[in-house]
Amino acid sequence: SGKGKVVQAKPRSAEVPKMYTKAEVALHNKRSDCWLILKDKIFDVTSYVEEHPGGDSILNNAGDDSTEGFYGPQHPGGVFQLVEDFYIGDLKK
Ligand code: HEM
Repeated sequence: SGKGKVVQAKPRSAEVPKMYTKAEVALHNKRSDCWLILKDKIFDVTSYVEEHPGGDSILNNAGDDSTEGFYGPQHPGGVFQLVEDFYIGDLKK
């Protein structure tokens, strides 16, 4: 009959983004621990700082919103794919 049947919810923990406040992101503002906010998503680019073809400019807004610079003309199209590797969560607003 289907009566009383338990509908198993799909586990969705992997799909739910971890949320970080701006204050939390701001703690990661240096070369050895660098998070960036790009369009309200959070990226831990620490391991990429030394690889960055644009040098230390990646640290200009470390621990803060780097959206404007990131979408500037200096970046080839491929970076928008590349940066996904560093995605760790979303900005809590
Ligand atoms: C995960 C990937 C990357 C991230 C998160 C990133 C981030 C940034 C940020 C935040 C800036 C500073 C923009 C500003 O404040 O005005 C910057 C500048 C720059 N980036 Fe990237 N970048 C990435 C990959 C790349 C790649 C692949 C290239 C080149 C092939 C590149 C070339 C540059 C150049 C030339 C600049 C300007 C340097 C300067 O003005 O001194 N970036 N990038």
